[in-house]
Amino acid sequence: MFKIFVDGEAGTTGLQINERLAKRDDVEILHIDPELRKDAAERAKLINASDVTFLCLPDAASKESALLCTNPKTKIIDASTAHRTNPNWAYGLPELSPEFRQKIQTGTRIANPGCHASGFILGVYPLIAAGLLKKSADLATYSLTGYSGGGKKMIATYEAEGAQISHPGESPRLFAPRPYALGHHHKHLPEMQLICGLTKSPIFNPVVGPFYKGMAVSTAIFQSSLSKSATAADIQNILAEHYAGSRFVKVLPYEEEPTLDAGSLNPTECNGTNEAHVYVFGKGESIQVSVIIDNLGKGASGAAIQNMNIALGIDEGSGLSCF
Ligand SMILES: NC(=O)C1=CN([C@@H]2O[C@H](COP(=O)(O)OP(=O)(O)OC[C@H]3O[C@@H](n4cnc5c(N)ncnc54)[C@H](OP(=O)(O)O)[C@@H]3O)[C@@H](O)[C@H]2O)C=CC1
Ligand SMILES: CC(=O)N[C@@H](CCC(=O)OP(=O)(O)O)C(=O)O
Repeated sequence: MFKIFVDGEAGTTGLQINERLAKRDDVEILHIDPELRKDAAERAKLINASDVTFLCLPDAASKESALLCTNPKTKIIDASTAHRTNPNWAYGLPELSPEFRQKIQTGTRIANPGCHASGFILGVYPLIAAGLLKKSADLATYSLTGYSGGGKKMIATYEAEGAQISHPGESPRLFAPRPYALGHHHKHLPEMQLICGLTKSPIFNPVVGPFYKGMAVSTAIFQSSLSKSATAADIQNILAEHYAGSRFVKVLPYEEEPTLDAGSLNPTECNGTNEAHVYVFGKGESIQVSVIIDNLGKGASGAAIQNMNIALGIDEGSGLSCF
C-alpha cells in the first residue's frame, strides 16, 4: 500500500487528485488536520511519511514544501509552476520521448506540466524532434480555456449569481470569452520554450470562456519556420507516428475539409478523461496544430496521477479510467 499526501488537498487540483485516489485500493491517503494545513511542521511530518506527495499549492508554498522533504524515498509531484524549468526536476510529460519517461520513472522530483503548456508542447515538440520545425521558429498560439484553470478564486467569480448572464443593453464582463495575459509574459511561456528547445518564446494568447473546464490550444505553423516545405498532411503524419502506441495522446486523421461536429473544434471533448486529442488543420501553405485536453485532466490532476503511476512502477492508467 503506497502512502500518499496531497499538500493543498482543499484546492481545485488537490480535490480532483483526492477524488481519483479515493477510488483506489492500492493507496492510503494521509490527511492533514484542516486547521494545520498551512503549518510547516505538520506538513513536513506528512510529506516525509509519504511515498508520494502531491503539491497542489501556489508557487511559493510549493517551493517551501519541496524543501521540507528530507526523506530520500519520498517522491514529490508538484502541480505548480515552481519547478518546471528546474533541470533537477523531471518534466511530467512522458509521451514526449523515452528520456522524459525514464526521468519520471527514476527521479524523486517531478514537475507536472502547465495546462496550456501541455497543449502547446504536445503539438510542437515532435515537429522539432523530427527536424522539421526549426528551433528558431516564429510561433503564434492561442488557447481557449474553461474558467476552472484560474483556481478557486476564478471559479467563485464565474459562478457568482448572475455573473455569466448577458443582459441586453449591458456590457457583460464574463459572458463573452476574454483574452488575457496580454502583457505577453504568461507563466507557462518559460516551460513551453525550454522543453521544446525553442530559441524564442511563442506569442501566446490565452482566452478564458464561460465554461467550467476543457481547453483547445492552437498553434500556427508558418512555412518559413520549417526546414523544408511541408503540408498539413505531412505534419499530421509526423505527429501520428510520434504518438503511435500512446495510451492517452490520440492524433486524429487529417481532413482537408474538416467535418467536425457543427464544423468547429470542441474544447470540452476530452473532459473527464486523461486524453489529449491532436488535430492538424490547413490547406496549402497554411497549417494549424490544435490540441484538446481537459485542463483538470491531462492538464492537471490526470497527468499528476499518470506521473505517480509511472514513478511507482505501476500501470500508467491506474485510477484514470474511472473519471
Ligand atoms: N486549476 C488548474 O487548472 C490548475 C492549477 N495548477 C496549479 O496547481 C496549484 C494549485 O492550483 P489550484 O488547485 O487551482 O488552486 P486553488 O486556489 O484552487 O487551491 C490552492 C490550495 O492551496 C492552499 N494553500 C495556499 N497557500 C498555502 C500554504 N502556504 N500552505 C498550505 N496550503 C496552502 C489553499 O488554501 P486556502 O484556500 O485556504 O488558502 C487552497 O486549498 C497552483 O500552483 C496552480 O497554478 C496546475 C494545473 C492546473
Ligand atoms: C483560466 C486561467 O487563469 N488559467 C490559468 C492556468 C492555470 C494553470 O494550469 O496553470 P499552472 O498549471 O501553471 O498552475 C492561467 O492561464 O494562468
